[in-house]
Amino acid sequence: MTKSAAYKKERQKILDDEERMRTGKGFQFSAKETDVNKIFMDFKEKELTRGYRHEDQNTAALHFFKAKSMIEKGDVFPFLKLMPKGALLHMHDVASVSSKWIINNLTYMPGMLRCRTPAKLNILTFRKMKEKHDCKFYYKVSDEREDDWFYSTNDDDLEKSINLRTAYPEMVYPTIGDVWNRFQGIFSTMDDVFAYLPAFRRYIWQMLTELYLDNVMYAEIRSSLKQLYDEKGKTYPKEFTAREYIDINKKFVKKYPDFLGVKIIFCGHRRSFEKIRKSIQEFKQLHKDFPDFIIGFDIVGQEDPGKTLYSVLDYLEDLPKTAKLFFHGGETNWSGGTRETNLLDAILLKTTRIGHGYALAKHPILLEKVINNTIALEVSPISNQVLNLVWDLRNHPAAIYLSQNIPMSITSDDPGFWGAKGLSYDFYYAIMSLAPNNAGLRLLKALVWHSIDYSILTSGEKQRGLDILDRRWNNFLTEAIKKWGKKKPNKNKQYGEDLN
Ligand SMILES: O=c1[nH]cnc2c1ncn2[C@@H]1O[C@H](CO)[C@@H](O)[C@H]1O
Repeated sequence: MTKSAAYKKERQKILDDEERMRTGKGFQFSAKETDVNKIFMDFKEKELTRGYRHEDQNTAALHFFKAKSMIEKGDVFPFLKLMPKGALLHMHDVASVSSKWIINNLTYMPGMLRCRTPAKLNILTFRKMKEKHDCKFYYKVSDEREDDWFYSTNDDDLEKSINLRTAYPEMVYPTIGDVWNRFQGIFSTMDDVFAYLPAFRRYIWQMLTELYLDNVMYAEIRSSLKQLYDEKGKTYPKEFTAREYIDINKKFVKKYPDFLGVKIIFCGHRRSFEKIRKSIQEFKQLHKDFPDFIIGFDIVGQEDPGKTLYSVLDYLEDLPKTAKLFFHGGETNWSGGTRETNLLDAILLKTTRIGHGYALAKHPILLEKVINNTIALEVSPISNQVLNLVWDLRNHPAAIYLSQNIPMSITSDDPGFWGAKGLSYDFYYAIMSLAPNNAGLRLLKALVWHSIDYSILTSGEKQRGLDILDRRWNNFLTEAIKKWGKKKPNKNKQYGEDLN
C-alpha cells in the first residue's frame, strides 16, 4: 500500500517542491550550462561519496584546517576557482591578503622590525613606537634572518604569528574567546605593517590581485582606513589613506578593465563607546569627501563582549542620510540575551545588508523582514567555523537560508588569517556543505548573480558588471567543457538540477 502510485506521486511532489523553493529557482539553463552542470555534478558526487565512505576524508564536514589540502587536490575546487564569482560583499582589508605573500614580500622590505609585547605577542613594524607597541626592544628582521638563533629567521614560524592555522584547532582554541584573542592579536601584529605607506600600496594591490586571480570581479571592502606613516615616520590623515586607496584602485581597474574595483564600507570598532563615536565623526567627513567610494558604515569586532547597536543609537543618529548601513549582526551562538540584539537593531535601522546573520534562523519575525525587504546576509562559512561558531558546516544555518532562497551572498571575511585566498574556498563549503547533495551549477549561478544584485553598485555600474559577467561566464563554460568535457559524464544520470 505504501508504495502505491499515489504515495510515490505525493512523495515526489514534496521533493520537487522543496527543490523549487531553494536558491536558484527561476535561473534558466542553456544547453552548454546543462553540460557543464553534469561535469560539476560528477565532480561533486565523487567527493561526497568519498566522504560518505570515509568520514576522515569528508571535506564537507571537516574543519578547514584539516580539509584544506584535500580540498585543493579534488576536482570541485579547481572548477570553482575557474568560475566567475561575481562580487565579494564582505571582507576586511587588513585580513585579506595571504599570509604567505606577506612573509615573502612585506617582511623582506628594508627596515622591518619585530618586537614582543609582555603578553608575548609579536609586533611587526617599520617604526619604533614603544608606547603604542608596548615593547621594550626592537630587532631588525633582516638581522634575525642571518642568525638562526632568533625567532623570525624561520619564515614558517614568522607566518604563524599572522595566521590562525593549526592542525588541532579544537585543542589550541577550545573556546570562542580563545580563538578571538588570537585573532585580535593578529590584527595588532599586522597593524603597523599595513599602515606603512610603501607596504600599504603593495598590500592593497595584492588584495585586488588575489581577488582578480580568483575570478571575483568587484568587492565592497570593510576598512577603518588606518592613518599611514612613511619611511621618515611622518604620519598622514585618513583622508590621505582614502586618496591612496582610490588611486591604487583606479590603476588596477585601468590595467584590468573587466574588474570593477572596490568600494569601502567604513568601520568603527565595538570595543568602546569612544571608538564608535570617533569613527562616526571620521566617517561623516570621509563620506562627504568621497561619497562614491566610501559608501557606508559598519561596526565590527566580537559581538558577545562588544557594545551593541542599541547602546549607541544616539551616536548613530548622527550618521548622514546618504550613508548606507552594513551592520554586522547575529555572529553569535547566544540567543535572547540583552546583548544579542544587533540583528534586531540592524534591521530596524534599515541596514542594507547584514554581516553574518548567523543567529537569524532563531528570529522568525526578523527573518520575515529580511525576506520581504531583500536584506542580503553576508555569509562567511569558513570564518564562522574558524571563529568557533560551528564545526561541521553542514550544520550552518545558511543551509536553511539556501533551502528557502533567503537573500544571501557567500563572502570570505578574513581569508588571509586562515590560509584561504579569494572566495573559492568559501564557495567550496557553500556548495558542498550548505547546499543539498544534488544542488549544482544552478545554485552556484544564482549566488554569483545575486552577489551583483545585492551590491550597492549604481544601476549603470551594475549593467556594465552584468555584461562583463555574462561574457566571462560564457568563456568559463567553454573553458570548462574544453578542460573537463572529455571525462564524459554519465549521460544516463538524472540530476535534480535539470528541474525548471
Ligand atoms: O567576522 C568578524 N566579525 C566581527 N568583526 C570582525 C570580523 N572579522 C574581522 N573583524 C574585525 O575587523 C577589524 C578590522 O577591520 C578587526 O579589528 C576585527 O575585530
